Amino acid sequence: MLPFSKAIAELEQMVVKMVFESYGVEKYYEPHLKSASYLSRVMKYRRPEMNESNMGFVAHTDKSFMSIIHQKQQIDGLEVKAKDGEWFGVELSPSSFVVMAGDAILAWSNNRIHSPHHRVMMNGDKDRYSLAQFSFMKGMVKAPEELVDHDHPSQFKPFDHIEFLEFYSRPENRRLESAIRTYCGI
Ligand SMILES: O=C(O)CCC(=O)C(=O)O
Ligand SMILES: [Fe+2]
Repeated sequence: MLPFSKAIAELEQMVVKMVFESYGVEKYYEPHLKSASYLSRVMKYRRPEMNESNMGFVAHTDKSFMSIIHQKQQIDGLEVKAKDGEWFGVELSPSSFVVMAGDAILAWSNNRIHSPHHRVMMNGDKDRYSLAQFSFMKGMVKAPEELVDHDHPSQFKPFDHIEFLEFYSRPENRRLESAIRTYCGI
């Protein structure tokens, strides 16, 4: 792993550890870590030409467990949809990293951690560069039993993360409002 990717993976692991601790399920953190893998992607969003849409990346939820996003310079464009349906722009300083919950942590947390829709809108006249790192689990993702009880009945069946990615990669599933709910929601 490149040093920069390694540093971002460590940041992700720290956040995941804090999440596990906050739910009192830290005993699952080490096994989780062992089955985590990471994918990094650098994105260039070209500035829109005249009469071209300023949509850089259509609204979607990440299919990862968690994603870390970093943008070069201060060319903003990332927008996140709040639970009330309002979109808000994310202003990032050069040293900021965004932690985005993916669909796998939504299912893992038994619906406690929302994986928000987000998109990229290009508003200025400059190209935008960003770097995103996605974490995926090798094997099954399942909510810890501590997060399932009478008041919080199970909302997702255990699922294989890689098989879920295959499901999402099929053209007929790309536009689902929530691929994870269609795939393994109860
Ligand atoms: O470039 C960004 O700020 C976001 C990228 C993104 O949402 C993604 O790659 O899934
Ligand atoms: Fe995304």
